[in-house]
Amino acid sequence: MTTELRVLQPSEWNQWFSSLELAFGGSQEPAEQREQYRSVTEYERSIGIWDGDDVVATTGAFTFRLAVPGGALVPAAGVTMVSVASTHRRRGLLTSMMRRQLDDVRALGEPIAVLTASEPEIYGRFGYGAATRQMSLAIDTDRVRLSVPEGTDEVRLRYARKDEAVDACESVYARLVPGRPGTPAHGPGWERKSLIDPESSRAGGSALQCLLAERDGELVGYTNYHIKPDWDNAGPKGRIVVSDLAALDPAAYAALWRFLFAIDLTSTIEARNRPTDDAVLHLVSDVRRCDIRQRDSLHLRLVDVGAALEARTYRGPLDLVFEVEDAFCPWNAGRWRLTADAKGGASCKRTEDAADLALSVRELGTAYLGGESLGSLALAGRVRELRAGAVAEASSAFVSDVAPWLPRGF
Ligand SMILES: CC(=O)SCCNC(=O)CCNC(=O)[C@H](O)C(C)(C)COP(=O)(O)OP(=O)(O)OC[C@H]1O[C@@H](n2cnc3c(N)ncnc32)[C@H](O)[C@@H]1OP(=O)(O)O
Repeated sequence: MTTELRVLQPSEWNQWFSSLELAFGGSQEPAEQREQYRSVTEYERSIGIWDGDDVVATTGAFTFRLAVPGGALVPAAGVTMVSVASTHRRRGLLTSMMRRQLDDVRALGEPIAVLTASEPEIYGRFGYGAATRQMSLAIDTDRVRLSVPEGTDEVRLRYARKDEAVDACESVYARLVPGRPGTPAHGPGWERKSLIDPESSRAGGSALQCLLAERDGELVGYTNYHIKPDWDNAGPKGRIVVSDLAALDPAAYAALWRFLFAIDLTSTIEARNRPTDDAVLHLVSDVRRCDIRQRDSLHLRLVDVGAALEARTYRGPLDLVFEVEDAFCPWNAGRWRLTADAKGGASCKRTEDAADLALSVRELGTAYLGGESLGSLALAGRVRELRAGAVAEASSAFVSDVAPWLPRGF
């Protein structure tokens, strides 16, 4: 088999994207979604593999800045659109694209790369670790009550047209980015994505409904949701499917949930992607009737261990030497001394000193955003303690106060 790996040309986008769709089963993305993907494609960062005239593999990267513990926005490659044609699988094509892509990311000086995986097993071998989780809820609103904080009544709610909602949602999102590790700050073209609402994706639900929360005329939150009506002999049992909900303060947040709880003819609120520390868990009267589930979400790779570990803050002082194993990106392998001062500012430099902990770059990626504990990875045998007490020191220093979360897929 002779294949050619090269960068995508704009004139080839349709063929390239159709090949991706085929690798995912052959269903076509709705036109509006396809157009949005085309508009955000960064051609110089998009790769294809050709076998003759056929595109047989694809991938690309978006230029993001990712929020990390402490609030810094770190340059990050948002890896996307990974596919290999069924005719060409398990011959190393993905591996060759990952090789090229990580070399490119390094050359661009981006310390981290992130992705959401179609299957969690694929990317560990390339050094990605599952760094954030998402929580899904299905709240039985016939049985569960909501308590709201003071000030909730002062929040005004109103429906918005989609074009007005686009800017409003984006402005709230942008203000929340630094406070939530795992959230990408992205450039123009992304604001429309979460409001794209093709009929084919509604599964019998309404068009997307957009609601804004305001206080004294200032925007303080929003939610976007579909309603799926349903009836049985006993009466209505519609579902509200929340696609997005965010607010700038607790009262606005509670006001949005209270609105959803009170929508007539419905008995369930379903939210598929919420942070694991979502405040709504403390507003409801009965968490057992919320059908809480969790799964992996953002997978993260440290492309430059030193720069990535220096970019975030830590809880309290720290002085530890890590022995890092990284077979796929050997420039990271070896010993690193990570020191942090009482305010959390950090330095991470090469050292020849004896190591306190040994782990692979994948485990560092898993723990990097502070949502997964190094202590728990050590209990699984995936972090080795070489000096007594080192796991506990590292584990508590890496934890983030806020659960890392990817609010919107890419
Ligand atoms: C960020 C994103 O876009 S996620 C989307 C990923 N894409 C998809 O899921 C679409 C459908 N699947 C595919 O297109 C392909 O099967 C891919 C991209 C997942 C894998 O491509 P391939 O070219 O077959 O991978 P490649 O041959 O380089 O495999 C490398 C290794 O990964 C393993 N591997 C590949 N795919 C999988 C998988 N789905 N599950 C588990 N292991 C896998 C291979 O067995 C191989 O292991 P080895 O090194 O021990 O032999």
